[in-house]
Amino acid sequence: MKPQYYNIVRITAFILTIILIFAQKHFPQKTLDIDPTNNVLYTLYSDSGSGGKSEASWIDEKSGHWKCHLIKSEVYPICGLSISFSQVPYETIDAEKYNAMQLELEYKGAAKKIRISLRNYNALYSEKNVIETAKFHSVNVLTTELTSETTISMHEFSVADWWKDKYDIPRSLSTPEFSGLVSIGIEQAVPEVFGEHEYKLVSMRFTGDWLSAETLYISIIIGWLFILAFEAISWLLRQRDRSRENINRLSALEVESEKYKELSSTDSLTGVANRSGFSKKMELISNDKYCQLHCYALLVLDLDHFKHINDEHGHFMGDVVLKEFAERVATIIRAEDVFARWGGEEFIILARMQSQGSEYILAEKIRAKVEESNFGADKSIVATVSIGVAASKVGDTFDDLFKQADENLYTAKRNGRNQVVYNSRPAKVIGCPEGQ
Ligand SMILES: Nc1nc2c(ncn2[C@@H]2O[C@H](COP(=O)(O)OP(=O)(O)OP(=O)(O)O)[C@@H](O)[C@H]2O)c(=O)[nH]1
Repeated sequence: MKPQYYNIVRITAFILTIILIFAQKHFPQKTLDIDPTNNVLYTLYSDSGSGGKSEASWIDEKSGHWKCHLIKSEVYPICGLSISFSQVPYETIDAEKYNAMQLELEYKGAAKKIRISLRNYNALYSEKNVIETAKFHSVNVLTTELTSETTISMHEFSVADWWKDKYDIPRSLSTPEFSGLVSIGIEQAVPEVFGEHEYKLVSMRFTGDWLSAETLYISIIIGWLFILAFEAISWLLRQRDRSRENINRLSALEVESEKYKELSSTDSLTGVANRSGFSKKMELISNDKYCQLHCYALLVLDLDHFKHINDEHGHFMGDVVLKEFAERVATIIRAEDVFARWGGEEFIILARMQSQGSEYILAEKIRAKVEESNFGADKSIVATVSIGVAASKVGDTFDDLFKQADENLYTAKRNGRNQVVYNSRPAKVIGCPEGQ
């Protein structure tokens, strides 16, 4: 992704974060209605089954309207409504994902408090289908609070001590639990008020957030981490690509610069070294600790009457002769010899001396090769070369050597051209390894 889009992504994510945080309270809630149309069974109960005198009866079962007549007797007085989700075997509902119960209960009577109870089945402490063994949670609601819909948080329900004592429940299983609700009870809370009590369960529903605040904040944090990680990885990849590009550019520049170096050292017409190329090779020779200048002889070569060739055959054909001449010479010299165009129709060769007089033999070979056959595509141009040779001795500089070879060249020209003039100085090869 292009870096300019990061700000758009960040601003969008920031606005989204703010909207989510403020809108969270207004998100639609998930609900579970507890009413007879929703597979729910209403059952009235009283102590009459255990020998008591209290009575529970429907005023209108369909509308959840009933009355309890609580009468004092030998047994503990009870009377109320039990809501279950099936006949035996009991089915359970998972109310863990809800965080409140909304209750609309109408009450007429003298009681001050109504108890809402939730029974939770768990095989760890409950017997299957024995509803009394299911964990008993309850909350008391003042009858004065029942004027309209009452919201009871699930946190308000606590596990009854009598139930824990009765079944010797360990602490680890004593906390509220709603994942297996098996029944809901509505009855009068203690202290009991004897007499007539009338109830109407208008509505009961569990409500919960589709997305809890906790889940929302964790999602927002994960989202931001994802965005930042994505940006960091993209940045790293971009840096890597940039450094690769720079390396490629650098090596292309190096290749280019090598090419220009080569071009600046080469004579464009003949392809052999020019003066600058010759100087570079001379440097290498000067730095060679085994074989420096005293191992070499210098040949200065000059094509004879080149002006006539130009005049007679044209400048273009003169160029052809120069090229062919350079090619012929290149076939004769050794790889370690340095061959360069010194200017115009003048060339020089710095040749490794193989033995005393080997430089003369080389010069003579070149002279003969030039004389041997004519130049040009139709071999119509006759050319010869004069060569002045100077063999170096220890202590000679290049200028000494050049001066001597140039003088010999001048002698060769003066003596009629097409010849090699070799100085009379004895050339002694000192310190040059044999055959190098
Ligand atoms: N075609 C061509 N001619 C060149 C080039 N460089 C120099 N020349 C010509 O080479 C000729 C050299 O002439 P001179 O210096 O008088 O020497 P020469 O005619 O060879 O006579 P000698 O050297 O005395 O034998 C000149 O006419 C230059 O114009 C080149 O690159 N191409």
